[in-house]
Formats: sequence, C-alpha cells, structure tokens
Amino acid sequence: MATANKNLSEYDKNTIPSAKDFRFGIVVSEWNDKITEGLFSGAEKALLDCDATPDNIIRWNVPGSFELVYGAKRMIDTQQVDTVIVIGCVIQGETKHFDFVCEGVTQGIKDLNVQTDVPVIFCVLTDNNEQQSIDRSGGVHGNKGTEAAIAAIKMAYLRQQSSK
Ligand SMILES: Nc1c(NC[C@H](O)[C@H](O)[C@H](O)CO)[nH]c(=O)[nH]c1=O
Ligand SMILES: CC(=O)[C@@H](O)COP(=O)(O)O
Repeated sequence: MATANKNLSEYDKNTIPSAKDFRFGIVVSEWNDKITEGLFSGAEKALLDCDATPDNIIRWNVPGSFELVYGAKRMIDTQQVDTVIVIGCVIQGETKHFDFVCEGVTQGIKDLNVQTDVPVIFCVLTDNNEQQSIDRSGGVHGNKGTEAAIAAIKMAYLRQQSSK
C-alpha cells in the first residue's frame, strides 16, 4: 500500500522553504465534512508551522468535490494567491457516480494547473470506504492535508524562483 510505505505527513522543516511570503488559497468541500475538516486542520497547521501568516491563508467552502474546480478558479482569478489547495473526500457509494466525480475533479484540477499560472494542489481523497478516509485525515496513515500543505509551499517556491 503506497501510503503505508511513504507517509509524507512527517516533514523536516529544514528541507522546506519558508512560507512567510506566500499567500495560500484553500477550497474545502462540505461533503464528508468530518474528513475534510481533518484534512484542512492538517494543512493549516503545517502552513503555520512553516511560517505562513494567518492573514495569508484564504479559505472558501464549496458543496462537494465536483465544485472544487470552480472554487479554485475563482480563488485564482480574484485573490492574488501563490498557490491553491483543494480539499475533498469522495467515498464509493452504490453507483458509478463516484467514478464521474473523481474523474471530473481530477481532470478539472489538472486543467487549472495547465491553463493558469498558479499551482493547484490535489488533496482529494478517493476512497472505498470511510475508514480509509479516516486513516488518511489524521489517522494511522497520517494526514493528506499536511502533505498537501508541504507540496503547496514547495510549488509556490518553485513558481517564485522560476519567475526570476
Ligand atoms: N458523493 C460525493 C460527492 N457528491 C457530490 C458532488 O461532488 C457534487 O457536489 C454534486 O454532484 C453536485 O454537483 N461529493 C464529494 O465530495 N464526496 C462524495 O462522496
Ligand atoms: C461519490 C458519490 O457521489 C457517491 O458517494 C453517492 O453515492 P451513491 O453512488 O450510492 O448514489
């Protein structure tokens, strides 16, 4: 299991650029909010731990993961952010709806990374059951929100350095 073998939730601050000069957008899905709030908490704690300032963390909520794409686009268009983290949790139900939601948000976020100048970090759990989501939002497999925050800092830094 990839997560079990490679848990980025524990990080070495000495290997991560300071986040103090970066502005972060975070778009959070309200579906499965027990999970998404755990992911947001992990992301926010890691950003602050890496010197981000609270005023530079802009959070918006959207109804579900499918709406993360539009929320991220509007965040980019209006909030002068250096990077965006999208947070969602999609859990398999009885039907194929899971497949279409996952594919839609994945392709949409990919498109934003291609079409805009702002890196969008994919923190969307796509799990078979709720226990898998619990395990990855502050449970035995760490917190994907923490991992997303570290990725966001690194990508904001890459964007800054590649603009010089
Ligand atoms: N079943 C889940 C959903 N479904 C809702 C969609 O994301 C979307 O809001 C709806 O289709 C209206 O456009 N969303 C999740 O985030 N997680 C789920 O498990
Ligand atoms: C991902 C979904 O939309 C899914 O959880 C909805 O459940 P169902 O497929 O049973 O309608």
